[in-house]
Amino acid sequence: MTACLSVRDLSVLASAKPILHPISFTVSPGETVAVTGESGSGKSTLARALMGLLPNGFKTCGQIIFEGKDLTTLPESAFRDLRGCRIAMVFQEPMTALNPIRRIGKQISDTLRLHGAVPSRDIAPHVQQLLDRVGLRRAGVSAQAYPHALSGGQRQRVLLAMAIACKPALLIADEFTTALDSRTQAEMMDLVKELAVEHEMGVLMISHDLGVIRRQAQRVLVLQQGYLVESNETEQLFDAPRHPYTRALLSMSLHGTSHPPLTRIPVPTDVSKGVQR
Ligand SMILES: Nc1ncnc2c1ncn2[C@@H]1O[C@H](COP(=O)(O)OP(=O)(O)OP(=O)(O)O)[C@@H](O)[C@H]1O
Repeated sequence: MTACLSVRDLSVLASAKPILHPISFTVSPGETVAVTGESGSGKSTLARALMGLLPNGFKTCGQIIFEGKDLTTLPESAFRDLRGCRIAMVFQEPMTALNPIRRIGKQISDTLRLHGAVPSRDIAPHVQQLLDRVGLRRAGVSAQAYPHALSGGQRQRVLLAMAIACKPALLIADEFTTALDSRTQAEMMDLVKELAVEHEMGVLMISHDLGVIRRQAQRVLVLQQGYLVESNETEQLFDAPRHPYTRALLSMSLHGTSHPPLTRIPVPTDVSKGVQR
């Protein structure tokens, strides 16, 4: 199957400091690939590079091939057309992404209008379909509701409705369910999984939570201080982790502590190209 995203030897520098060392991986349509690693390992930097949202002073090398284009060379105006439309992103904190004084139906229709996703006359029914698809209508939430009247899980569903409004080929979910209770988290994950298959959408899921990753992802990328130290099918990675850092992360997740401590695991100096799929 043709990959919807192909990252080739991507590295990121902040001024002269390497933040991400060359990393290569692909995401296929309908596939969920997880990115994990400790705080500061470069997960969000990777997500921001893919979205073209790196801070000023950051530089990328390598290629990000998406729908036949190399995003590292795309002008900002063309990136703006892709972002929120062909590549969507959902975050942990919905209130930073939602406008608190605008009804949720309006915010979803703004997204549809901005990207010209459906003809104007179809926008209102489309909003209803989206609210239905993410389970909000069933929960009695109408398009007229304001974000503050919703629970955390319901706000995440609004974000998801906005993210899938234009049927993106790639969804980047950065710690999307971290703040939710475990039942709501499981419901959201099931929904994202269903939508990925339904829309043949690749999902790049950034998470610290190995339980969530095991349940959700088909493949896992492990980052250690900006290096991709392991990339494997999820079951293989959990059953037979190859890298000491992956083993330490799994041990920490199981026992709440790491043996040996993560900081004592040497950072690879020989991984120059990242781990290929
Ligand atoms: N604006 C910046 N300028 C310089 N360095 C930065 C900047 N933003 C992040 N970094 C550095 O980049 C590295 C990776 O950070 P990043 O936020 O990508 O990690 P992360 O794995 O997403 O962490 P977390 O799980 O805490 O969000 C860290 O060493 C961080 O200090």
